[in-house]
Amino acid sequence: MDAGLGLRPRPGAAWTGRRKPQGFPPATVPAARLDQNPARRPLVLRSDAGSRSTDPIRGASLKGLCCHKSAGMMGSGKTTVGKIIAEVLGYSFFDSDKLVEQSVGIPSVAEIFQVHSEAFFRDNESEVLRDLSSMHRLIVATGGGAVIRPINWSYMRKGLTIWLDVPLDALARRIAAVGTASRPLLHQESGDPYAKAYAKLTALFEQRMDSYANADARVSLENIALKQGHNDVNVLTPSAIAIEALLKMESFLTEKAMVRN
Ligand SMILES: Nc1ncnc2c1ncn2[C@@H]1O[C@H](COP(=O)(O)OP(=O)(O)OP(=O)(O)O)[C@@H](O)[C@H]1O
Ligand SMILES: O=C(O)C1=C[C@@H](O)[C@@H](O)[C@H](O)C1
Ligand SMILES: [Mg+2]
Repeated sequence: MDAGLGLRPRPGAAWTGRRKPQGFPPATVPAARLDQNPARRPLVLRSDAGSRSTDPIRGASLKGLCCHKSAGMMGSGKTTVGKIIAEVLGYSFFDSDKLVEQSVGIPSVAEIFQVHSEAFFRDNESEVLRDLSSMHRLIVATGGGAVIRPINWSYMRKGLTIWLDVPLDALARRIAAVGTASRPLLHQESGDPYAKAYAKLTALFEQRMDSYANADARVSLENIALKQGHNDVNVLTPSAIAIEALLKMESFLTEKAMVRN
């Protein structure tokens, strides 16, 4: 990691990759798009015990963070939460699914799967991740299946990786609320959107859980709910999840620094 990087306002990430798809890098997240939850306000974070923790914007402990990749199942909130983290840190945000769409010139992942194949999509996803891996000060929401290719880990490891761990029931509810059409791996069978999303997500998670567990830090929605004194992961706001992710990033970097010293 680049130890010289601080958390000053975003100067914009520089493109150093081989290819430059149209519109890349995309516009960064519009300012002030955080949700209205009060959790957005406390940039001076406090632990459960109420003791003061490091301010993620000005705090020294996150210095050295160059980029962060959020991994997790489809619908886990990588894009939603990733944008918030980028805004808080003043980093650029990239969504690898969007970059593949731009680079292939096809407007949706579902269409890429249909016109070409999953393998074609995965090859392009790896290229995008490789290109992003040479950039600094950015947050990347990876595609949900990026973890399955070992080569992608060599790119993702250039930064800090976070696994957004969301119970399958909550994932299936979120996806059912918007339909499965945009998620080709969940759209193959007929039936009610919740049932087919839940069944397929269960099978995918079985195959992938060991890969997700390779992440540097795990953000468990069940644990956040417990910290808040309940067990309903469905009421957790993206901001609350982003704050937990920032705390996990901070802990990871602090532990790493302690090991080094
Ligand atoms: N904390 C949350 N509570 C409720 N709904 C959420 C939360 N976070 C995200 N969502 C919703 O869940 C859906 C999936 O979120 P998002 O697109 O961010 O997931 P993703 O991990 O990027 O998925 P994919 O891998 O398919 O790209 C969206 O409709 C989003 O609005
Ligand atoms: O989990 C997956 O395999 C996928 C997740 C999405 O982000 C897209 O990358 C695509 O729909 C495949
Ligand atoms: Mg996404």
